[in-house]
Amino acid sequence: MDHRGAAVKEGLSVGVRALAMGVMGTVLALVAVLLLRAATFPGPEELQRWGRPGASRIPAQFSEAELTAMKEALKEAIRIPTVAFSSENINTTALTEFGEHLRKVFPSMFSTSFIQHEIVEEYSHLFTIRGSNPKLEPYMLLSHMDVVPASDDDWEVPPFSGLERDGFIYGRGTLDNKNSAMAILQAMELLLRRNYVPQRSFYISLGHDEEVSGKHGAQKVAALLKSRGVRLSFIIDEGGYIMNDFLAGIKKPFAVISVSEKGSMNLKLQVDSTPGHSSIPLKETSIGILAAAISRLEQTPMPNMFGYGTEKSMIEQLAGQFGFPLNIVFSNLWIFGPIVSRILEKSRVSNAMMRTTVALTMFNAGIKVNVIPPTAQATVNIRIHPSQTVPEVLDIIQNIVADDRVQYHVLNAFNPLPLSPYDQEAFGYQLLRRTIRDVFPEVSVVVPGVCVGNTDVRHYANISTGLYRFNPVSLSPESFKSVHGLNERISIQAYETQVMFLFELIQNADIEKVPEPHSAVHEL
Ligand SMILES: CCCCCCCC/C=C\CCCCCCCC(=O)N[C@@H](CCCCN)C(=O)O
Ligand SMILES: [Zn+2]
Ligand SMILES: [Zn+2]
Repeated sequence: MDHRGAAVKEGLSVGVRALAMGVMGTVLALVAVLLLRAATFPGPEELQRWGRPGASRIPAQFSEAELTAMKEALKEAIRIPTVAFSSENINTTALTEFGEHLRKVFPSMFSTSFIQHEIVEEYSHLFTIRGSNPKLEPYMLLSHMDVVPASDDDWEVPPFSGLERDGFIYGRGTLDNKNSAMAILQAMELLLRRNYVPQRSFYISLGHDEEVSGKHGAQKVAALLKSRGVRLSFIIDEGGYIMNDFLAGIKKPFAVISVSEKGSMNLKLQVDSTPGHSSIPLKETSIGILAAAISRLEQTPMPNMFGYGTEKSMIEQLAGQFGFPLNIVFSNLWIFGPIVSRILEKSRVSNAMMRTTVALTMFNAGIKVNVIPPTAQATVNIRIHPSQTVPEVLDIIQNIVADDRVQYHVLNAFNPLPLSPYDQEAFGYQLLRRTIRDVFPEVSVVVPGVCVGNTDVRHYANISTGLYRFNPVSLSPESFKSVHGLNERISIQAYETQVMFLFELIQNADIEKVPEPHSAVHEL
């Protein structure tokens, strides 16, 4: 996926300024009425008790030796080139080496009596951590070990060097997603060394082919658990972050927990027409007909679905972070929704959150310069908004192309993932939210979002309804671009914080249900 965080900020900056001027008059007229509502924007959040009933909490304090060891373990993981080029071509030697590395740096994970380790489909790892209270429904921490390719060209340091420079560890996988694979195991390893025994059972699963499908890793692990009758309370995977400096008008970082992800369709379009000698061309060729068809697709945006997915909740919950008058505008979408959605269209990321997108990614035709080819083919990669389905989108596409000479072949497709709950009782969501508040006090608000890319957690939809995508990592637009891009890196401090987050989250999960809120005054 192409992450363009900077474009978000840039596009929204222009839009936000235009909006501020354009609606000022309307806003002032409404202000007297609306100020009353504005006064109810997020005030001090009520404190809630999370933790381990009947057991003392283990403080997230790590020695210098532990901090050094965790850093070196990540560097070594980055040096192992677990590249997935395609479903058929994954560096399996490196995956085996990665498994050996895990055994070396996390020995307690492989030797503790209440932890079972299994290898699934030769390279994926599944840890079952048996908690002391079987009444608590288990959960899962999920990540993947495979990475997308990276060539040495244009990187400041070789992508598989794991080099440390200016407080950062560089390399492919430092953000996507070896940081998570290592941090999850690291946090649990540190807890085990402090004699921690969980109350709630949980699973840790590391897939080996997320970047090419997850069909052999995550899908097989999910099938194995289903065959054992396992149901999971929630699962946490990659695909949401702490967004730093992403939206013009919001200075403080905010956290996005993706509660859904878009569907996907790879669609081949084909045109067959009469071949022949290029010296006596026909009026139209297969190439020309197909090029016109896919150009129409590119030029015709799919419908704007603002208000039918999570993006509306996201904006409403972010509203209080904007200054006046934008806070009024963004929290009154019942009147300003159409204008706001037009603004959001201006940036690539927020546009992708609001509508199905169509990207033209492959085009094949012709074999020789003086031969008119009989066939032209193009493949488009479509990401489907959570409120639409594969057949609906296919229908819209055929209407846009509107040419009977074009044939359609769906290469593969799946519908968007259902929305996972994010209400006050949603245990997984509230657990994340609470732990974010504890570990990232600078975060102003936690909001639900939709993941525009696909993640391994989608394969678990038949054993859990609580699928959450959140990496406890603070991303700037610049670092967002480095995922699948150049100079991917993580600061050592960010990695330590990620380990600390998981260390806290695992302990916070040892509670039966979302605690009753206590008033802030009472807690103080
Ligand atoms: C108003 C601005 C707020 C921005 C909020 C952004 C929230 C985060 C949303 C999306 C993050 C995208 C990163 C997700 C990781 C994607 C992983 C990936 O690349 N997956 C591949 C899987 C390919 C499988 C083979 N078909 C993909 O989607 O292509
Ligand atoms: Zn990933
Ligand atoms: Zn990726």
